Amino acid sequence: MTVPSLQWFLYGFVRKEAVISSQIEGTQATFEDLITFEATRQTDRDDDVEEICNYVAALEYARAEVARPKGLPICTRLLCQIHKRLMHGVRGAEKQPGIVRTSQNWIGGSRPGNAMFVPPPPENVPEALALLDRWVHQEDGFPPLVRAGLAHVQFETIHPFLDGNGRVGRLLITLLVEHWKLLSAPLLYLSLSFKRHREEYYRRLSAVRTDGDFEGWIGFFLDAVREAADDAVEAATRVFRLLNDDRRLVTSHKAATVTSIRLFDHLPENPAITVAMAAELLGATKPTAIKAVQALVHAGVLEESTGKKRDRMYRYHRYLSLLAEDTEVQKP
Ligand SMILES: Nc1ncnc2c1ncn2[C@@H]1O[C@H](COP(=O)(O)OP(=O)(O)OP(=O)(O)O)[C@@H](O)[C@H]1O
Repeated sequence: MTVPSLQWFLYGFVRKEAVISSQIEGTQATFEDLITFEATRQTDRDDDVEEICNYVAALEYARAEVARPKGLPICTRLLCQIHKRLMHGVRGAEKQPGIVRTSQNWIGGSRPGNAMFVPPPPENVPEALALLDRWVHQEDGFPPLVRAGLAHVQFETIHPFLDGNGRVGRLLITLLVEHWKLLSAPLLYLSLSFKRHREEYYRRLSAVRTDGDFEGWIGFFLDAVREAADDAVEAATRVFRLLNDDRRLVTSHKAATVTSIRLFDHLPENPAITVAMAAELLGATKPTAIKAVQALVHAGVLEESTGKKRDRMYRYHRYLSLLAEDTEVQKP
């Protein structure tokens, strides 16, 4: 039996979270778009895919920073660095990447007068963030999960950036859950639950401010955590079963070679590959890589997806369909 690697799950879960968190506010790119772009650096949805790649990069940066002995702790400066990476490039350029806002923003509506929520004026934001920083690093007797929920609602209420506050605030939950040692890796993807219950998500955030309904928000947040935890266990079980079954298929196939089995073991983190990528992953020549890819095609694991003679791309389609569940874009 194959020993499951944490990296396999991290690969899929982090990307799934990135796709769904970005979709909450309307990014149209899908899991497939992201994987295709990562393999080929080509996409016809430039801005949307870039946003999702930025999310993955921002999370990786922040985790590394928090883990580094001299790195930034979870604080406003780190959140600004996360924001800078999230807004990198195309769409975010005019949204003051990495900078706490100096003008008024609002949510919903076309102006503050008809908005659903008008966050605090810019002159109050630095102090509100400093208080949040201090609160994160002091004990208050609440369980860490409740504290993660409180941090999120407080961050969303401050709404310190011109855009991207939803994504930064959801990344903050992921970082706190790891920082407070509830999980050893970001394996809890709350965005799916927030996406499924988006209206209630927004309503509960609002009710904290309008009615002081912290209990209602925390109840909703903890239900989302339970839903996400159940989803994660089920998804991990299915991913593991599939990889295990397919590895057996590959090793017992008549076309199997040691190299093709080694290539299979790279697929969980490289589910869409070209021959050039396979050669690099294997540290082998192109003919050897072609043979390994062909063996996986014959075993029914990889499928050529371009129909082209050159620059062909091969996908581990069963695995990709599993990871892509719930990441479809809902048509308006
Ligand atoms: N009524 C509300 N009160 C406080 N926060 C809210 C409210 N409604 C929504 N939010 C939060 O604001 C986020 C949207 O803010 P913003 O557009 O700055 O972030 P974003 O990251 O660009 O959106 P995002 O969620 O757009 O991808 C929502 O995702 C949610 O977290």
